[in-house]
Amino acid sequence: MIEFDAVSKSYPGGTTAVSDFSLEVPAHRTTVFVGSSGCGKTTLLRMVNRMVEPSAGSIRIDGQDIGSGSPVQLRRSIGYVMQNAGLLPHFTVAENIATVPRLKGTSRGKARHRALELMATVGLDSGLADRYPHQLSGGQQQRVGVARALAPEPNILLMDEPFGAVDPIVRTELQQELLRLQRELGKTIIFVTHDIDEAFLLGDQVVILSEQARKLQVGTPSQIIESPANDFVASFIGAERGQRALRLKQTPTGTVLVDPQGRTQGRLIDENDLDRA
Ligand SMILES: Nc1ncnc2c1ncn2[C@@H]1O[C@H](COP(=O)(O)OP(=O)(O)OP(=O)(O)O)[C@@H](O)[C@H]1O
Repeated sequence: MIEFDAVSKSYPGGTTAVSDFSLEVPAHRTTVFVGSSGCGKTTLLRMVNRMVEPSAGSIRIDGQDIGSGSPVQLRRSIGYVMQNAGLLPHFTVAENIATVPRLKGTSRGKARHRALELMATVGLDSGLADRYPHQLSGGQQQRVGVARALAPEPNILLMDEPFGAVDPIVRTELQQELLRLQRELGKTIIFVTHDIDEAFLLGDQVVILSEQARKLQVGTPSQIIESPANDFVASFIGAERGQRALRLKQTPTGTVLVDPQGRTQGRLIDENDLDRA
């Protein structure tokens, strides 16, 4: 579990990015921070691996204050995936993935072997191992970014808008891959996005933030959709404009649910029927 305890961050120059933020992030689940640009999401994320130091408050991982150890050690034990993948341009795919294991002293052969395994894990053909990042598509680069983050076998994965720069089809593919990976690996993930649909798709726990990382609502997607905390949240999640409203439509074979665009989304069945099925 990761605990934020009354954490604040003011940058030199006077911007308060985060003000008095507390939260419990459960282990082996995906927590999504969602909010508009500048609300402090990235700052929150980077404080977990000490790329940013808090001005006040503390962060604990499994009960241990992260401020007491070495930041380099901490950073190498936490996976970090950023937008645009952040790959080293003069390193091949396999070398990029093996960066942290190599820094930790793993032999070249072993690190390459592990890199190839990880490529399979994230759905990359091993034939791409010796390519350079510019020879890959945006989606492939993001997969390499995820494989690199997984290489040191971290318990924690921090993901900062990792699918923000790819087209919608690839984005959907990557989201589904992440859901699959998470079912297999059960990491403690903090995922940052400004896209509420992405948050609801990926998050076990969703944290809706406003400026200075003020928490507007924390809950499961179902809890938030069923009872938005206030009008702002209702508007942010699109409830107000009826975007999430489904209506019933009778068909010759039973009742179906139809979205505002007229697309059938599912069939309405009795819970008793479900039990019998
Ligand atoms: N290194 C920095 N120095 C000064 N101000 C900063 C720095 N990094 C971020 N800020 C400011 O802190 C606030 C929060 O920024 P942050 O990047 O955490 O927000 P965000 O929610 O991740 O935004 P985005 O979605 O646009 O990436 C913003 O006002 C930003 O300008």
